[in-house]
Amino acid sequence: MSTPDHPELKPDAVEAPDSILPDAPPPSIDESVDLPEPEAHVSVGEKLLEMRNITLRFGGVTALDGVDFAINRGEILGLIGPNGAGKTTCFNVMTGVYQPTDGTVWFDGKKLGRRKKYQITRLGIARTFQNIRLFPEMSALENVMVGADARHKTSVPGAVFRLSPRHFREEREGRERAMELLRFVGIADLAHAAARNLPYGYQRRLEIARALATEPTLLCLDEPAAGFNPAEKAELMDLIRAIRDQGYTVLLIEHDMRLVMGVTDRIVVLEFGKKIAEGTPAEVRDNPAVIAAYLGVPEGEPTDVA
Ligand SMILES: Nc1ncnc2c1ncn2[C@@H]1O[C@H](COP(=O)(O)OP(=O)(O)OP(=O)(O)O)[C@@H](O)[C@H]1O
Repeated sequence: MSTPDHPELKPDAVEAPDSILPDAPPPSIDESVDLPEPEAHVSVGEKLLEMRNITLRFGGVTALDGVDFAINRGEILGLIGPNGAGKTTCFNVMTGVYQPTDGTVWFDGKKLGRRKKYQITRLGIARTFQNIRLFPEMSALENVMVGADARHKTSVPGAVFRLSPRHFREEREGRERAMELLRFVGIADLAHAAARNLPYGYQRRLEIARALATEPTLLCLDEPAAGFNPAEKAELMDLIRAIRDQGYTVLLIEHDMRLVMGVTDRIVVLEFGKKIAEGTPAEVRDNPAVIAAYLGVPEGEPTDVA
């Protein structure tokens, strides 16, 4: 099966949120499922990931400009800001898609340096994408198994003895773990349907299950509520909390303020590539710089209201 080091097997963006299974029941999470305990050197409450003075330029565009913030182990951190503020670029720097022009990212006590995407996955950072990226022809279960493969390196003897009893046992265990994840996110009843045929909300949850299959310490969710109605957003909040309650640390990019304010412990706000605020949801909501960034400042008014 594929791994992130096989570029020919990159997942496709699943385009239209249409479905041939419109009558699937609304997903309902199963909190009785015990996920593997995330591993990390730092303790709960300590800095798990730290962006230190990160600058990233694309030609003349400064996408990130001296950004500093930390994500503490065990928290749900929101990353918000108007369109083009640099949120997705932060994810891309944390996951090895881009190298910063300046600054350093630390994760679990190590510099990320020039590690490749699959090495960062193995360190314990997983993400979902703004535009869903699944293997559309594979079943939901197989998509999750691909996630697990991305974490577990196949050794040379393992590859040679692919048909050994051990291989079959590992395959069966991987399948069982993948089913557990589908149960956890509430979509196990469609485990064998092709990803492209799943209802849109199921596809979003499948992406989360696949990211969890890499056994991350830090899970980064990029606009997971995009296209959701209020009921689906409420269910998503329950899922995010359940993920945190299993010991995972969550970084959430989301435009829906009600969701962000309702589910996060702290929020970092970016505007034009700079951090303009950081604090609890209540602190951020009342911060004049944040209000100005979102509502626009009337002409002639001072903009340095932070
Ligand atoms: N590969 C790239 N090449 C050139 N410019 C880029 C690239 N990626 C991002 N940018 C620019 O960097 C800035 C930050 O973009 P980014 O996608 O991180 O913003 P965002 O806060 O995630 O926005 P949105 O909420 O609209 O998704 C934008 O000006 C964007 O046009």
